[in-house]
Amino acid sequence: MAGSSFGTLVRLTTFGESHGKAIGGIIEGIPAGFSLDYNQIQHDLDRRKPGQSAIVTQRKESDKVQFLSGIFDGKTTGTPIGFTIENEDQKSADYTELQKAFRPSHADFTYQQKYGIRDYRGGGRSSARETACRVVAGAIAKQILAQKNIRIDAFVYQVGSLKWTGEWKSELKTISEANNVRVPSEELAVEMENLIREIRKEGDTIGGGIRCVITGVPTGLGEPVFDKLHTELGKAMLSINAVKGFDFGSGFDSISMKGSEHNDLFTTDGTTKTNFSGGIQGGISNGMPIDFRVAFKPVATLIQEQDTINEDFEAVKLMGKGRHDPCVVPRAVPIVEAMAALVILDYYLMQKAYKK
Ligand SMILES: Cc1cc2nc3c(=O)[nH]c(=O)nc-3n(C[C@H](O)[C@H](O)[C@H](O)COP(=O)(O)O)c2cc1C
Repeated sequence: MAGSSFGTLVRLTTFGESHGKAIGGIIEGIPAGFSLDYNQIQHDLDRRKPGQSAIVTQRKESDKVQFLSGIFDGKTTGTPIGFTIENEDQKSADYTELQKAFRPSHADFTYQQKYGIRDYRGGGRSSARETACRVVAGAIAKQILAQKNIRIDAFVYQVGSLKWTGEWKSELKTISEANNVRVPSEELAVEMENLIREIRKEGDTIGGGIRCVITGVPTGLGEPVFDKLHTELGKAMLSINAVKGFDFGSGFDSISMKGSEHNDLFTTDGTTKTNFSGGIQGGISNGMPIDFRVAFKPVATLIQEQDTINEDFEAVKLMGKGRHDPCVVPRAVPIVEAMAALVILDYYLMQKAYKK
């Protein structure tokens, strides 16, 4: 099992390594006849790409996608959509020390144990460069969902201990997308950016949180037992590099609540007065906004000397090199949206189990 595919009806397979010739993917199951807006796809790639601001990795990639199949006269044909994105700015020499030594908390050790060989340049297949392919597929899914009035908004709500606790409204997206951090508060954007800059100066990294709100989802999406809607969303989110946690609705906060506080009481139009369920009950969408959070760890590559081991399990020192993200959440926002879009489109196409 190569483990490179995701989804049921809408299926994404990706290939490529950080410092190989190109990355790319094949998207299957996209219905025929949808007109695609290429600028929108590039816009999402630009939101993810390295070098976009002073607080992300300074690798310079234009991330231009080239479609090879599945689109004719600007419309999807229902056949597999193949695409590639070239790798343009490789600095393989930055990674020579990683041929033998393992970065603590990266994937170097586990890949070596599993395969006995690894492309150590920039993390190879374990690099988050692969997520550009998810953004391409997700941007297509998002466009199809937008035509069904389903909207997906992700934003940063936490960096280190700095936290945004406001009430989300889609109009806040103009604020979150106008600052380098992608947080819906101009004041917090400055504080968070300063914190990330300080952390970078120390050669260190810091964790962060992303919240995602999906509106316009009809009732009835999701399978009742194993393939619950939140199960698949959780899998999608936990498959993103550096993700350490997923919760939806009240999530882990529900532990300290009473049922009388937590129950979402119905109104007579079938909506609920509160949304502690996060838009999903019994694994099936209830028509309220789907609302979840994703926790990202402080990434592993530090520009500091660390104790580690080499392939012979000898203790060695390793000094991190290369261009790295001091905090991944600003770049991960479009990745979260992309993975959410793929799941929702997949379940949308499976739809309700009865026709009204
Ligand atoms: C957008 C994004 C950018 C990332 N950039 C880096 C980076 O510059 N350096 C690094 O060590 N890890 C980075 N990571 C995380 C690694 O890809 C990830 O930690 C590694 O593959 C090991 O997987 P795990 O952390 O999920 O266990 C990034 C992750 C994301 C989502």
